[in-house]
Amino acid sequence: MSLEDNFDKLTVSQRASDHINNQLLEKYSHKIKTDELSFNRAKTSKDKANRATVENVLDPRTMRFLKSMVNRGVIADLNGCLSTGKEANVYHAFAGTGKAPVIDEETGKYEVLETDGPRPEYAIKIYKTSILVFKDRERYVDGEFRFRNSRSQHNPRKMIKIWAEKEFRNLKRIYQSGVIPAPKPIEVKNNVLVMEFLSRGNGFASPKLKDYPYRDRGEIFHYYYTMVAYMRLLYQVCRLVHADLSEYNTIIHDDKLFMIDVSQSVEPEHPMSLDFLRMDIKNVNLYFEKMGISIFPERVIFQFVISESLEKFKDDYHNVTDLVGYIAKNLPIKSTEQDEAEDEIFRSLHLVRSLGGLEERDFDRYTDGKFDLLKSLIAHDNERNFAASEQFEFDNADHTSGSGSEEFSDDEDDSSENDKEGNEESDDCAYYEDDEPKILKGKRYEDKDVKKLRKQEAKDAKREKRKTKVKKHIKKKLVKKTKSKK
Ligand SMILES: Nc1ncnc2c1ncn2[C@@H]1O[C@H](COP(=O)(O)OP(=O)(O)OP(=O)(O)O)[C@@H](O)[C@H]1O
Ligand SMILES: [Mg+2]
Repeated sequence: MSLEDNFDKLTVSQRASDHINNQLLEKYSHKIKTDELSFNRAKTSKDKANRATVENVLDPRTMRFLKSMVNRGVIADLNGCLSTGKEANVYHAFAGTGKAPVIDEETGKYEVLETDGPRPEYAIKIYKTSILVFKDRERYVDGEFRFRNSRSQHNPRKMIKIWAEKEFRNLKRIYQSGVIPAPKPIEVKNNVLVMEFLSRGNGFASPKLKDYPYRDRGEIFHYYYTMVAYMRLLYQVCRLVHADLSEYNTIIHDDKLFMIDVSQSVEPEHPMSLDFLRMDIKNVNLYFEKMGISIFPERVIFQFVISESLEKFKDDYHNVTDLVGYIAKNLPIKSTEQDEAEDEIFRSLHLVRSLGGLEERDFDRYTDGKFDLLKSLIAHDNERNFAASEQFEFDNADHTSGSGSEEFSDDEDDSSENDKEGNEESDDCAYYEDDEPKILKGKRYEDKDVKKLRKQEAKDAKREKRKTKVKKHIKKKLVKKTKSKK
């Protein structure tokens, strides 16, 4: 029986129920409201807290992490469940006072010290620990070289811990960039992520884009253009592709579009980043098309996002208002059958970042003239890191073959040793220093472990690619052949 099945069969035997973890559950369960968030509901009875355990969210280990956050005064108490998702539940909580609560000796219950003034509200995202296999997350996990060869692949708890940390890091990077609104990350501890709660008052969450009551059509256009501009800012400034961008993972708060749920977000160096970007663009277009407005061709948005510079753009590349103005004026609306046909082709592209990313089979098809390297998608200055191969005949002559000279610089000088496997009980947690968000200027300011991780991933990605790399002399022969054909 595989480890996963064993893991699933684990039960807490009666004897174990005297275990400290379960005593904790008893002690703190009165503070854990797990049903729908409402402030006028009677206190949650114990069996509801136990049901949460059954949902594999507030298991004893998670309780221990919550307890340590309460004891450090990070959070006061969980007030109820905001959302139950496939992989995680999100709860509402009030911030603690930064000091340990007073614990009443007799009852063992704790009372959080009152603070003057309103207490910040937090959203606590707790990843379920019973997910044995990341179902549709495989492609993020495989491409995320942190999982590939570390033991965590067979240890769901470690995978979930890394996944929650990844969401924390991505959220911190977006928040620090200052160019895209995102909830402020507070702390992550194992499978528990604490962030700012986006509230529309009385503890109710601000609406997701899908539930947002638009005032008029103009506002729908505004949020569509804003979403396209944010995809570009996420790629160019935060160096991330969301990879699950949709009307479910964006929140309208204080008349701004906030990005959430960035656990699966990847860097442009990720082998599938361009496919994920294409998927995001498709999902966003689908939603706004349903909202009845005219949309841009997917390939146009794709080029707008990945091009480093924009023709005729004279304003601030970091300013969403300038970008929205540019989008409204310069991006052509999708209007003809031809546009749809070209988008269809674009969806079938086998996107590679450079010639080095092409595989043996691509070169076979190339020699048989089955496809060409599409230059029209490559923004002039983007040529060096993007080439799209297309499995379609081309008749118009303006498609020229990619420059054959692209070399994969795979001698990435990376001295970082492999990820140290944190031990399971490690108490480490990451939290957000309360300094002012600063604009990231490239890789100079990223934190060192992200840098280490990025280099490791890039190195592993290149090692992977090298396996299918075409020898230089074959490439030279092919390029010579195409030159002689012209
Ligand atoms: N910081 C926040 N402030 C307010 N509401 C939030 C916050 N974070 C998450 N939510 C609410 O919780 C829901 C689920 O959050 P999120 O998408 O991050 O988790 P998830 O596991 O991906 O859930 P799902 O599987 O449903 O997408 C969001 O759609 C949103 O309504
Ligand atoms: Mg989500």
